[in-house]
Amino acid sequence: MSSSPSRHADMTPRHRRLISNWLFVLCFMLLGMIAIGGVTRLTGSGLSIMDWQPVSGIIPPLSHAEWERLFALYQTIPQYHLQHEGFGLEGFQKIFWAEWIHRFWGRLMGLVLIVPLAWFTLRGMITRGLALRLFLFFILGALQGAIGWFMVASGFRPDSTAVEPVRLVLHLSAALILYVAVLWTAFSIRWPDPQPVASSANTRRTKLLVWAGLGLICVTIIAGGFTAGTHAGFVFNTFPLMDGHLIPADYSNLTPFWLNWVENKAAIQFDHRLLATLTALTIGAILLVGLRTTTLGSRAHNALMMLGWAVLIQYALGVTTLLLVVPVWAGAVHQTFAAVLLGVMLYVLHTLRGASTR
Ligand code: HEM
Repeated sequence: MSSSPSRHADMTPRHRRLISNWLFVLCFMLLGMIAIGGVTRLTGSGLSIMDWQPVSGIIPPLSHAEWERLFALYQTIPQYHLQHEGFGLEGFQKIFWAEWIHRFWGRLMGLVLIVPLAWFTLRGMITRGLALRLFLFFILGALQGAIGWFMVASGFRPDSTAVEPVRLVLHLSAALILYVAVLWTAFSIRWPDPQPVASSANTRRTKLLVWAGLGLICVTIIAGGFTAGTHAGFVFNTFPLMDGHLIPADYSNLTPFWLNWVENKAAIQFDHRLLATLTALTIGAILLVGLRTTTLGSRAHNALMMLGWAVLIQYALGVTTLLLVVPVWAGAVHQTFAAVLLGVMLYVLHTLRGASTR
């Protein structure tokens, strides 16, 4: 993320537009994947396909006998008895399709990445370095599938009805790392030359605050992952107080103390609220300083305005999800919009590449 002109500057403008558009399409597909993942999780569908066949798994069951076989397999895990007992083959088919679409979408993204990549490389439209970087993204995508399976497998244990929260957070974080990498590459191809910004105390302050805001968004997302993974959104459904207190009374029930951050629902939800509030305040500070700094230019100012709206929307979505006790639509939109907010923050950082922090 340096401020020197990017190596993409020597591609023709037409190729830069074409290739960055293709990468933006991939980012939209990643957002779609995050939304489908949210629906899969919130409808309790994630454990319905009990094997991992990266290639042949694309073919869904084609006969009644095959459906019966898969349903019988599903009835052997505790989640069936505790969450879906007696929902019949029709009920099973519903949760199966949610998980199947999630996995299908992943395979489709792999194709949307690798086929054009091969074409652009063979036609000499991209540099060797970029081709290698994009191929690395393909490998990371495949790895994300494997991490997904590693997560799902933790839900089949005899005493569990859901996946391990830590693995859920790992799966979400890996998806977002890939999203950040593709998005940053797309931005750098579309706008290869950083706009030079005269150094001043305010430009330095803005950029430092943007880095702090980015860090806070990441930590808030991780805390959101634990909130979702431990079902902590289904308790303390009031805002801003939790059971009548600003800080919940049983925040530090567990020992050692750090265990509360990953296992105690009261602490997990409180941490997520607190971090979200700190994120929103930091973004408020970014706007206060950044919008007054005229040297940043209009593109950066527009990006800052987008950032302000994005954090407002995400905060409101979080409170809505909580107050309505996590309906599927709200949980999925809140989860997806976190990635939108992260993307806007990245865009802000990209518009400020020409500003120094020293
Ligand atoms: C900067 C603001 C915020 C960000 C970036 C953010 C991010 C996230 C993410 C990424 C998740 C889902 C993780 C996953 O599915 O694995 C999540 C879940 C959740 N968030 Fe937030 N959040 C924010 C603000 C809030 C606020 C202000 C509240 C409420 C006071 C809130 C309440 C929740 C709840 C209840 C869940 C669990 C929903 C579920 O089970 O699906 N969030 N958050």
